[in-house]
Amino acid sequence: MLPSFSPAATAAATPPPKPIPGGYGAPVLGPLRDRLDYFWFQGPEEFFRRRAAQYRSTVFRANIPPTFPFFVGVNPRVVAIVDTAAFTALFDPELVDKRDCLIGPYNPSDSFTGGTRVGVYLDTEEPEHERTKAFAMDLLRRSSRVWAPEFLEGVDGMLAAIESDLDAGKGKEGGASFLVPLQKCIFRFLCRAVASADPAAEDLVDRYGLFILDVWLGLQLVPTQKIGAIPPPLEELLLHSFPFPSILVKPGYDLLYRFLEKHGAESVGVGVKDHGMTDKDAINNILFLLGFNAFGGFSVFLPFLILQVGKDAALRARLRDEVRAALERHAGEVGFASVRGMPLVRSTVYEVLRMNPPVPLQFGRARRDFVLRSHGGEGFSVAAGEMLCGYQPLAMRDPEVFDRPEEFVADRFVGAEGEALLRYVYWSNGPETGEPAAGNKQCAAKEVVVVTACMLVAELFRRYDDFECDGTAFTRLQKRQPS
Ligand code: HEM
Repeated sequence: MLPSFSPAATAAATPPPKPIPGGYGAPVLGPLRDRLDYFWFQGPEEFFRRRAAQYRSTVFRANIPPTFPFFVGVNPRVVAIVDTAAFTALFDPELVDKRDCLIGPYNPSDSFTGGTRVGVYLDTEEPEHERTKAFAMDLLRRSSRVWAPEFLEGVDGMLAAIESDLDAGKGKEGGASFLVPLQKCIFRFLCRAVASADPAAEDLVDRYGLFILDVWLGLQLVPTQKIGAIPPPLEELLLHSFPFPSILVKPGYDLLYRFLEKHGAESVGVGVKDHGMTDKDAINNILFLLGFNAFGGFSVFLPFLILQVGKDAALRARLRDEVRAALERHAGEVGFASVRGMPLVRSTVYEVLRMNPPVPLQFGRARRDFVLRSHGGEGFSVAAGEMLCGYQPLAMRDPEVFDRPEEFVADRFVGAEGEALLRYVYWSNGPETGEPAAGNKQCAAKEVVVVTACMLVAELFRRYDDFECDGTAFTRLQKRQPS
């Protein structure tokens, strides 16, 4: 089903705009109630679902945490968006200002990034945005020659570690956890491919680098995330009530900074010589790209992919057949070229990104008054300065666009009709049919993220006839038998 919809903002189209339903409640109490609903009583998905149902609208007002008491100057009021049509406003640089709102109204201090306001926090109207985006895209272009071999070498190490854990009976019925081996793989391959710096050159970085990044990410993100590892009252008190200081992770950040300065000199030089950056800004931008965008993104996304494939035996059989047939045409080699001939693998990857968008929330501040258009031309008046907050997990299950929206349909994006749906897949902060550019805020690595995920699936089926997962552990890896 492919309805046509107007862009999120149209000049003088169709019905007159309506006021946005919902509200912010009384000062202090309203934000506090929404915060408790979001983290404790409902959880993020239910929080958006209930309000959309209550107001019978996919655009509504709500408060987004963190708030009260120690997030001084953080305005929690947002216009929430949970449909694919209105969501497109967030991708339009003429409508929204993306300055300092990567994770919402709360903006972690730039002391987490060595004092540099890195590219992802910059708006397209800031000249530095063009510079840092071009730098990121340049690094990606340069890495394309080594990306696939480095990734596959990392996967090889990861699977060897998991196989040996399984053989040793570690975890017994629980199987062998893939979380740490996967993060090791991601960390090493990204350092080598993106920053041309090999962690093996520094023992401390090689051993602890990924854990430093986990802590660094955690301290920035925890105030905005539901964790669920400790009782909710404690979580509210200890994790969601105040920003964490960067000093807690400064020694680790400095270690990674010095590592890049010394071993990633080639990539730093690209920033300095070709893009006119200072050494410091180039290094802080590489660290953010590598640690937040890439390491953070893959650490969330690839487990979802493994889990989804690992729990569906019928899908695995179809994927294995497709992978093996495509590899036969490419001398058995997994790489950028061979995964191009695997439409079901690619569609499965897109479907995982649709069902579990790794970055669930997108934010942008209205540059001017405009009419936000939803499906059927329904319009809402947005005032300059208001914060838009798109919740992807619901927008990506928009029944106006996707048949059986709540179901995982692995071949949803196969064939001409399936591919036409890609313009509604927004995981990269833009439609899957869009192109990242200096003038927009779409993920610089949009294409290579999908290809990397396809390579992971292909490599699993190149090596194994079958495998199974339980939670975040492999419980069975059945080695390929000669056919
Ligand atoms: C699964 C992995 C990834 C996911 C889910 C992801 C997702 C995203 C999203 C949602 C944004 C937009 C954030 C916003 O402004 O609201 C973004 C921006 C960006 N991503 Fe990715 N990303 C991933 C991997 C990568 C990798 C591997 C790189 C590069 C090595 C990268 C580089 C960037 C850059 C440079 C931006 C900023 C774009 C700009 O400021 O215009 N990302 N990414």
